[in-house]
Amino acid sequence: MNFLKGLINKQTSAASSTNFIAPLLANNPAVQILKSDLEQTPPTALYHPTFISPKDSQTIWNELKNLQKHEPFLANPQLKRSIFNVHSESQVEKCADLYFPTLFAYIQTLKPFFYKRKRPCPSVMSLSSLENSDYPNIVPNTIQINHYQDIEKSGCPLHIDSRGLGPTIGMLSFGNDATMSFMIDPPSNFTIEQVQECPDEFRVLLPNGSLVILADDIRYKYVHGIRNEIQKKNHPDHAERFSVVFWYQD
Ligand SMILES: O=C(O)CCC(=O)C(=O)O
Ligand SMILES: [Fe+2]
Repeated sequence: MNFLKGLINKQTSAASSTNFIAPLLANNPAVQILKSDLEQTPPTALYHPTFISPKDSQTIWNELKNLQKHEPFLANPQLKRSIFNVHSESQVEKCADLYFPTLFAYIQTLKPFFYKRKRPCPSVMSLSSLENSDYPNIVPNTIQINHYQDIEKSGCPLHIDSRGLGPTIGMLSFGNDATMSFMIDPPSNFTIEQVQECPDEFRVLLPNGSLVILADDIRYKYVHGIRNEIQKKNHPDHAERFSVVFWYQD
């Protein structure tokens, strides 16, 4: 199976790790840099399949389940997905204190990858240069929590996150594995069948505790989504998943 096509497996040697990734990620051999097909641009995505330990992932799962008990998730019955949004710095802090301190502690460690839209630097930067530059270091102030009741039946249509959400997207996954599809933004007159047969699609497995960060080209020129027809249950009895998506909005 042509799984993980399009990924460069950047096993982090001591020499490359400090240049490429945040110190938190530096010594973990599982770190991979997602490579776009745009050969002329530096990698603008980071993929870490084991970013959060199974123990902390379980703690965060419990935090999210508790959040779901107390706050309204907006249901989308067609997609069998429900969504909870947190829209400002003060709400993020409030929710983090009340419901998800462990989750937020992880999100805070990723601030080197978030920055304001008006930055005095080139429009395309690799995540490594972002991480090492003086411009970033902003804690995400917008969080969306997606709950998929059954990953084989629930989906997230292929899309590009709205530009207003800022240049970096962080995504954490909990529970059942999901497979995220990426493809160059297809022309608007493409039918869904044509889109689904797109030869340039590449897929990334998002297991429990995994992290993906998208910026610049892969964030703006590729669509991404969770196509329910290619998802697999991990366990016979349930196939539930949460994804936590976060941005910094000016
Ligand atoms: O569930 C996911 O992993 C992706 C969700 C997503 O792309 C979004 O909410 O914008
Ligand atoms: Fe998205």
